[in-house]
Amino acid sequence: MAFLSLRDIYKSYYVGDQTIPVLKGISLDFNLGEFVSILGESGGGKSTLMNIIGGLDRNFSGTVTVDGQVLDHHKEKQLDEYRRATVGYIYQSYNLISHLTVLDNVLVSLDMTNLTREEREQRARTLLKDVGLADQAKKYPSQLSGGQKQRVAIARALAKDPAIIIADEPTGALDGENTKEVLAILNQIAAQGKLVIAVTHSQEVAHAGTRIVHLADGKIDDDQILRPPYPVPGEPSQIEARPLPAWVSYQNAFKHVKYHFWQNFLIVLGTAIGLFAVLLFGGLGNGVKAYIDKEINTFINPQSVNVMRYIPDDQASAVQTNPQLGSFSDQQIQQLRSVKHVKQIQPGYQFQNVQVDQLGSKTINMANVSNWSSDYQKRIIKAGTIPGKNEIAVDKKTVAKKYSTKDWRSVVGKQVTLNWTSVNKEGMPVKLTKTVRIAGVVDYDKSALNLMNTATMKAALQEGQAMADPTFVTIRVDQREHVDQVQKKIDGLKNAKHQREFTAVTAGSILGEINTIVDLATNVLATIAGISLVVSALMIIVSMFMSVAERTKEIGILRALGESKRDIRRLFTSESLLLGLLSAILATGLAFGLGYLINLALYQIAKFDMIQIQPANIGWTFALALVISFLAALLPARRAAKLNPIDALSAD
Ligand SMILES: Nc1ncnc2c1ncn2[C@@H]1O[C@H](COP(=O)(O)OP(=O)(O)OP(=O)(O)O)[C@@H](O)[C@H]1O
Repeated sequence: MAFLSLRDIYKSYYVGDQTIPVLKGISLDFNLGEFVSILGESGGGKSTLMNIIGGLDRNFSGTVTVDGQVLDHHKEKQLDEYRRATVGYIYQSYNLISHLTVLDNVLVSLDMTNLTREEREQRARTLLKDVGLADQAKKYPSQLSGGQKQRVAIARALAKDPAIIIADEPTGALDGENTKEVLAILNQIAAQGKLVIAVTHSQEVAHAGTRIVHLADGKIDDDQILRPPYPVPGEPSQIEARPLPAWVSYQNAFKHVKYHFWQNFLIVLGTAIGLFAVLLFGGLGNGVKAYIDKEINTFINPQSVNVMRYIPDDQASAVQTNPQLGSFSDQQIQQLRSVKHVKQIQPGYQFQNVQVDQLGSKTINMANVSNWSSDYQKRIIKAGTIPGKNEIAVDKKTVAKKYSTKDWRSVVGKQVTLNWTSVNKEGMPVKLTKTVRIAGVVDYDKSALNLMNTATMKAALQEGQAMADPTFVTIRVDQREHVDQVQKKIDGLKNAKHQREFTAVTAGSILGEINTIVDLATNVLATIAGISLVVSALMIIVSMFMSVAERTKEIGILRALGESKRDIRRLFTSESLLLGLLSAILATGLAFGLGYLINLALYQIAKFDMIQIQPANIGWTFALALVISFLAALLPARRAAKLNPIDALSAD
């Protein structure tokens, strides 16, 4: 039984509503060891017949039987496998892949075999040596002569040791010398027990083989045996075909990106700018939030809660005549003390417009004096100590430096008399006076601040018959996590008449509000960055579509070599993902670089790193880049995979 047999092959092309019959009932048998030339007039259907034999064409009627098995040309997978394992192609126009080296062009085919990596490379080098190209392995196709290119194509066709070699006008583009060499190689191949089928117009080629089949008007009109076929060695091929492993697609994608470096660099740069903006704005959001957090926590202990009396809007003016509405009774302080998680409670006092006597010759005025509380961090005391009984810590700028610009520390230890006005329980003004010792100097950075011992302030009010109930209290909560809970609890406390009593304010509540604004601003910026990301995505889509258009021929070659639709899809998807990945890396580098410079510049002003890019930002950027590039590749990759391999091969 013949190795390859064709029975009743009919094939027509359809252009518009016109049917063009090309093959009109072809039945042929071929055997291993034959070198068959197919002759016939131009347009007679020779290439069409080769595409059917080679497993590229699926739209015909009739049967093709290979090695006793009928080839089901309706099953794409079976045809992929057939091309991969059994057929090697040699074309008139060589059809090498331009961005791969000579060695890689041969390896493309070998990657679909069960050989090990070393064996594949070894075999590729041996094949190149056999066709006289041992020293050209690192060159690209554009650096070779026509004859050399055809020999690379022969090496590639032989790589998988296929049983059938199809050569479509293999010497059509070669001069006399190269033609002779290629014919000698084809004869050698047949002599190794392969079936060589060559399409040709040349009598020289035809007579180099063992048999000539002539095609006319879609039928065989002559079948001439010139010589007996070569004897077939008994040993079957040791090389087995396998589907293309995914990593080869990734590697090929990388090689293509590398070969067209500058073109791809521009795409990567364009995409990276969008990602970079997202990353930088995200980092800025983090930085600003951290800065505000730090600024607020410098002055206010995050574990403290400030409580004031709750005064409904309609009673705001009543506080003037009845100051007790805005102050805390002992009972109310007790009520607050009993709230769960409250660790410490400190009443708050404030004297306003305090006149300082006996401090040098100048008249010094303090805008306000507050009581020292756990609210303040110890580090605001720049000289001396925290004020104790009958002591005060004075503001550095508005008091100590007025006393002595240079030697402001010498104010510590001085005795001063304070004079101010307060109100009694009826809201009437009372003049007050108190002599105290200056225990320390306060530098609060943002505003003037004089601090006095709480008990001393209360005593001063009581001595002068003024109202001595505190107007606010500061609560220290046991743990930071309980601050919100305590705040809510206090806000919900009611008096006997079921009226709300207190309003609690925490550093967290101030922070929360500011952070909401910062978040909003960050989101607005991120939206702007998002728009540039859309542009980036479009850029990848357009470049992938262009890539598919540019590489149509390559797609045809890869399909002819046995790559499946899925392999082609994977090639383009992995290339797009690679571009996405490189964009994310570049964007991260740019964001860190520019972020560093911005931080350097802003550090002079804010003493803080305003751009804080965190691992989560980077994680999101990479995820975004990969999702975008994957989505961008979907359509172009699908289109590439759907291309008819015959049309793709005939692309210019
Ligand atoms: N995709 C197609 N759509 C329509 N007609 C086609 C298509 N491909 C080939 N044909 C037509 O089918 C006929 C046979 O083409 P084919 O390429 O098989 O001929 P050939 O014998 O190989 O020609 P040549 O020797 O010039 O290469 C031609 O008339 C051609 O115009």
